[in-house]
Amino acid sequence: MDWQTSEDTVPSAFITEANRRALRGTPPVTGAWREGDEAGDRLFANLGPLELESGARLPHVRLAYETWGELNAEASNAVLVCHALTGDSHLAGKPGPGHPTSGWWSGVVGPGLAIDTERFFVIAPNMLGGCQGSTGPASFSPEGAEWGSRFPYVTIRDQVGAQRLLADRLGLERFFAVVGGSMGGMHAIEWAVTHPERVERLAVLAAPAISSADQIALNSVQLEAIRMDPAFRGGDYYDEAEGPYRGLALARRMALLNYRSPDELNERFERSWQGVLDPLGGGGRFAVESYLDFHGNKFTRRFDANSYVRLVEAMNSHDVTRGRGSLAEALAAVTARSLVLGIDTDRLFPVEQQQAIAAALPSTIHGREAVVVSSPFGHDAFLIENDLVGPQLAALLAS
Ligand SMILES: CC(=O)SCCNC(=O)CCNC(=O)[C@H](O)C(C)(C)COP(=O)(O)OP(=O)(O)OC[C@H]1O[C@@H](n2cnc3c(N)ncnc32)[C@H](O)[C@@H]1OP(=O)(O)O
Ligand SMILES: N[C@@H](CCO)C(=O)O
Repeated sequence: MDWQTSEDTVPSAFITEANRRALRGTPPVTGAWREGDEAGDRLFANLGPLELESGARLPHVRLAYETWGELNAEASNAVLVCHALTGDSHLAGKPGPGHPTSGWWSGVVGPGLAIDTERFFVIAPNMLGGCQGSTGPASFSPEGAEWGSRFPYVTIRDQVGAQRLLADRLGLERFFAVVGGSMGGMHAIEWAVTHPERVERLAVLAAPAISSADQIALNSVQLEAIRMDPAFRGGDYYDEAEGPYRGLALARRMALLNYRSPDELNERFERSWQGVLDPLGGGGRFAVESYLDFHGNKFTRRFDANSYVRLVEAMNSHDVTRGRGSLAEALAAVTARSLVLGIDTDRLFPVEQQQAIAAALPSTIHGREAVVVSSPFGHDAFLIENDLVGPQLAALLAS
């Protein structure tokens, strides 16, 4: 069974056995992974049970995480970085043989960079519900088979709850900063509201305080694309020869449209045609279609459909005001010095949402304003525009 492999390319050989086992998130009931076991540069912490907001209970939670730099004697230099929807714990490379040389934020995290690993102890966990080593739907339940459809609904607050268990386990009482972009920004702001005494500085990049109806609508069509794939089988496909690759790839294509800006797509691809005949004759496809196909298929080789569903549902759950009054009342709890950053072309989480956060926070380093970065790249600019995002983070960390 090879549920990670897309229908049309790349064989499964690139998925190492260690990675496959890590993706399954084997808890101690099977004894396959022990505390501190490593796969590549990842570490794993078995954190015991977690009560969820819904009232359900996960009998065992394991988080994969990675670290850079050294924790100082006072444990006062820890920076928590929370990844976005389809990210993972691998922020950056490490020096020396046998280590990967880069990660998804290696222009921002590293020696001498904005989040300077010569000064800070940086920690990045893979979120609860994910598929890059942390407990998620592809993990084994106590019955010894993948959770699949039985994996419970988790919220942003539940995911922060799991990260808190990890921080407790590692003796990280207080973070010098908690930083997150996109879905990671949802985690970061929840950290600062739920545990204000543990967050000295907060950076929320391209994220909202509340997932809006528009965002939930965009998410709902992606979820439906997965659920209507016959290979999804309600989420119980792990023992089948084929996984729901088509549905997952379609969801990713839809998502990518929210991540990039119309101007970028128009200028980059124009009406370019890839094929022997022109667009009126068929026999090929538009370059932009090829781009979406490429990213859709590539995604199925690294992500589990059930995780995608549960993580998107978690984003839908995001409402920092739930049970806390107005936005101003909810954010009044925050004591951290804060940076709120938006991107002018972000059509997923538009800058109005970051301005609303900044206006309601007691203390940002720019008064009650969000920093607005100008970029053609849309939402994904927080992953691409290191020269614009890095200095803002450096200023927060220097404050
Ligand atoms: C933490 C997180 O948020 S998740 C981790 C990072 N995110 C991801 O990996 C998600 C998927 N990728 C992305 O979102 C983007 O690639 C980013 C944000 C990481 C980087 O953006 P960019 O540098 O602008 O990359 P871009 O979107 O142009 O993709 C480049 C790829 O598209 C391919 N491509 C470009 N045009 C076409 C086309 N017409 N047809 C087919 N493929 C194409 C390129 O060959 C390249 O392939 P490669 O990935 O094998 O090198
Ligand atoms: N490219 C990012 C966008 C979501 O923030 C991801 O895939 O996670």
